[in-house]
Amino acid sequence: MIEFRDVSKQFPDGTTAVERFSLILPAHKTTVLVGSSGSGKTTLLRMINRMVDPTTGAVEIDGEDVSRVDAVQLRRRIGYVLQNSGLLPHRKVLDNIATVPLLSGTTKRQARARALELMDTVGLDRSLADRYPSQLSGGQQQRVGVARGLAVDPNILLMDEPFGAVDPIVRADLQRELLRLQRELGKTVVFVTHDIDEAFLLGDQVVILEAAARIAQRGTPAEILASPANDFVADFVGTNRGKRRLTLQQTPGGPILIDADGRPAGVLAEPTAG
Ligand SMILES: Nc1ncnc2c1ncn2[C@@H]1O[C@H](COP(=O)(O)OP(=O)(O)OP(=O)(O)O)[C@@H](O)[C@H]1O
Repeated sequence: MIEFRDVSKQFPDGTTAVERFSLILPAHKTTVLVGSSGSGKTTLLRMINRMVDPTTGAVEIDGEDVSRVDAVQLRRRIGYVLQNSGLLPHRKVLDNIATVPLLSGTTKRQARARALELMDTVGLDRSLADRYPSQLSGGQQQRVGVARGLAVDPNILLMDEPFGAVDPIVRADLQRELLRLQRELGKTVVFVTHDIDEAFLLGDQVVILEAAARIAQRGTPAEILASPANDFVADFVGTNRGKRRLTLQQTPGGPILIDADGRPAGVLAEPTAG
């Protein structure tokens, strides 16, 4: 479990990126932080692995204040996946995936064997192992990014707009893969996006943020869709604009809400604890 306790962040130039933010992110679930540009999503994410330290308040992982943990050690045990995959351009796919385990002392042989397994896990053909990132499609690069995030077998996976830079069809593919992966792996995932459809599709818990990371609403996709807390949320999820005439469709994974354009608008899940 990750907990934000009354966290604020003011940058040296005076920008207040986060103001008195408190939230519990349950273990083995996906929490999606969604909000418009500049609402503080990335800042929140980076406070979990200490790439940003709060000005006041604390972030705890399983009850331990992360400020008391060595930042490098912490980052090596938390997976981090970025929009542009953040791959090292002069290293082959396999070596990109194996980078962090190697830094953490795993033998080269073990790290490479594990990297190949991870390629299977994220749906990448092993024949791509010796390519360089520039020789892959955008979607393949993102899969390498996800494999790399999983390479240290982290309990926590931070994902910052990981599918933001790929076209809608590839994006839908990657989203489906992440849902499958998450069913298998059960990581504690923190996912940042500005796309409410993506948030509803992937999130067990969805947190809609206004400026300075003020929580407009927090709940399951079904809870938020059923009763938006205010006009801001209603606008954000599109219920105000008649954009979403929702219908329920049964799928093998459970019922899914489908909007007027046939896009998945949410899943019906058990309410989250806390
Ligand atoms: N290092 C920094 N110094 C000063 N201000 C910063 C710094 N990093 C972020 N900010 C500001 O803090 C606010 C929140 O930024 P953040 O990147 O967390 O937002 P975001 O919701 O992730 O936005 P986006 O969706 O555009 O990535 C913004 O106003 C941003 O300009």
